[in-house]
Amino acid sequence: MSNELLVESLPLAAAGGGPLFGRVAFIGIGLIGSSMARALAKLGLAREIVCSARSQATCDKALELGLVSQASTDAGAMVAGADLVVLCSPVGTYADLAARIAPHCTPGAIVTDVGSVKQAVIRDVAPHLPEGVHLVPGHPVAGTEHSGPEAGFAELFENRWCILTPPAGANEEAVAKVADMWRRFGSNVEFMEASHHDKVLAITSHLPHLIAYTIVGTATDLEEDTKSEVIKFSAGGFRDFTRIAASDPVMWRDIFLNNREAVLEIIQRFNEDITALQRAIRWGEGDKLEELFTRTRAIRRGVIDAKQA
Ligand SMILES: NC(=O)c1ccc[n+]([C@@H]2O[C@H](COP(=O)([O-])OP(=O)(O)OC[C@H]3O[C@@H](n4cnc5c(N)ncnc54)[C@H](O)[C@@H]3O)[C@@H](O)[C@H]2O)c1
Ligand SMILES: O=C(O)C(=O)C[C@]1(C(=O)O)C=C[C@@H](O)C=C1
Repeated sequence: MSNELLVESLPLAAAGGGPLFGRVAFIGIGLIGSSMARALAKLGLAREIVCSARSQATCDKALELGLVSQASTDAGAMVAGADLVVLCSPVGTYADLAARIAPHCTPGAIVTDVGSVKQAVIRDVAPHLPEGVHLVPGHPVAGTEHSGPEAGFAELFENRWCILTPPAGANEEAVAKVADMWRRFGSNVEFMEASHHDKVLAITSHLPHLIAYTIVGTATDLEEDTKSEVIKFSAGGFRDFTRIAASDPVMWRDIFLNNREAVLEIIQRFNEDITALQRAIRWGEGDKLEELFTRTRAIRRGVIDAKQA
């Protein structure tokens, strides 16, 4: 299947240089893949953008939106001839996809990804790739609670972090090219060891999602009359949790199953801290509560200052 829409609308040269890539193949084209496709097209960074998705309906949608010039459920056919392959599906699909695309990858091609965990990506993808195909794992720390190709937008990555976790001995040119792409999307690029990434994200992203899923789950398990009051009066804090708890269930299932150790460690610490708070409330230890809330308020101010700096 093909579509000339996007190809014709691609600028001939990127600002400050020509396209970074020839053919870019997205495997999975939901919120993140479609945002990247839009950013590549907007900035003229690719000569050709194609995609593969699990269902024909998603392929058709990507063509209809003008995100790609070709789309197929056959991932191997889409990566053939690509100099950049971007895995943009839930991380639990990576091992199978890597096995399927590996025989079709062009020598010298770069395979990157956007998965929210990084050790599992290296574990699941690297063993399948032939010599001379370069793996550069990445994670844009940017997103929304929405899914699918319609949900993406080119500006999603502006002023956000993108963490790259190249394994030891990764091809330097490939790493520099992927970093360049993210910088051109407006992201701040940071390099990390995959294991460190997984520990940091367990606290900054995975635990908050787990807490949101739990709170909203607890509310939905309340008796019917209380539940309707919760929905009716939900404002402020609870409302913010419902946004996060509306995130894609399959994506988050895969994140927790693939960052098991770091998440379990952080849940353990969280449980200890919540037990200490429970105790302080039971024994009326207001000074303990106030001391903690004063410290956390300072953290929030630090986060805002860091964002504005
Ligand atoms: N949503 C976020 O906030 C966010 C942020 C950063 C990174 N990520 C990571 O990005 C990846 C994609 O997330 P998203 O939010 O774009 O998801 P999404 O649900 O919007 O899109 C997922 C895409 O993957 C495709 N897909 C699913 N299973 C597949 C399979 N077996 N083979 C081929 N394609 C398949 C779907 O058809 C869809 O096109 C995930 O690994 C996630 O961890 C998500
Ligand atoms: O803003 C949101 O909706 C998000 O949850 C985005 C968020 C995050 O936790 O910050 C979620 C998962 C990703 O891996 C990266 C970003």
